[in-house]
Amino acid sequence: MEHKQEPIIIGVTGGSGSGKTTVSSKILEHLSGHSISIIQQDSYYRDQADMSMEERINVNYDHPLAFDSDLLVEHLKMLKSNQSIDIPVYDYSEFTRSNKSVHQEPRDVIILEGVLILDDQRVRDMLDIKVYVDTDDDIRIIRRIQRDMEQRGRSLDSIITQYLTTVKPMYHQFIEPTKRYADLIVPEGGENTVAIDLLVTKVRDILSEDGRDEKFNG
Ligand SMILES: Nc1ncnc2c1ncn2[C@@H]1O[C@H](COP(=O)(O)OP(=O)(O)O)[C@@H](O)[C@H]1O
Ligand SMILES: Nc1ccn([C@@H]2O[C@H](COP(=O)(O)O)[C@@H](O)[C@H]2O)c(=O)n1
Repeated sequence: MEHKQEPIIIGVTGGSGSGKTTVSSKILEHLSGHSISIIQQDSYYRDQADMSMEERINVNYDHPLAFDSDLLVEHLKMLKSNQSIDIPVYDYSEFTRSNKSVHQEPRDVIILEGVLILDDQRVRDMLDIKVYVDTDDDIRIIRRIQRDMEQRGRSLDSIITQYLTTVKPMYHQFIEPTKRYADLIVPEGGENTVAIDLLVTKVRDILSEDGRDEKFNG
């Protein structure tokens, strides 16, 4: 009987606006044709449907407790044992989970992307390759202002207040210290073609050693 191998799980972390999504998308692009998907830690923000909007707005979204890490761990375990999962869909404008979910079939390669994925040892221990995208604070806040105003319907005042009260202090307390767990630190994010090529080559090598290099049609 065919024994299905565990997926390779790549963790991509770094501060908000560092380029995690861009790096993850570039890896996915280079490995298209293989069985690969991206999962975002943001999908695992806690359900806050029972809270008022004012309470939701005031939550510290950069603290490890903002995430339903138990659910993320359970889902990673399921993917590792080649079971499909239903990923919650997070609604930034409502500051809570929507009532939708996205079905995810098992894959040979999973990219897990998010600000705090290296903070939880249970998650860390399930990652085969750990990547930290390292981008200066000033660049990250500029990108965040642009993104949050254009895509998340936030005002400049609210972005600045949130940055000074939670995003920046939590980055220094919880996110930046996880850099020490990384196998690879990537300056310049998605523009760092050497780092992306190294990563893609490593993943291709593992897939090839396992005999999983055939093209994916699903
Ligand atoms: N190297 C880069 N140069 C210029 N803009 C970039 C670069 N990397 C990312 N961006 C832009 O910055 C914003 C945040 O990048 P993103 O990859 O979404 O970061 P993160 O997922 O870490 O929050 C996006 O609008 C993206 O297009
Ligand atoms: N309701 C929410 C939930 C999260 N955030 C912020 O998102 C950031 C993480 O996403 P990135 O793509 O920027 O890495 C995190 O810093 C939270 O502050 C939010 O603003 N509102």
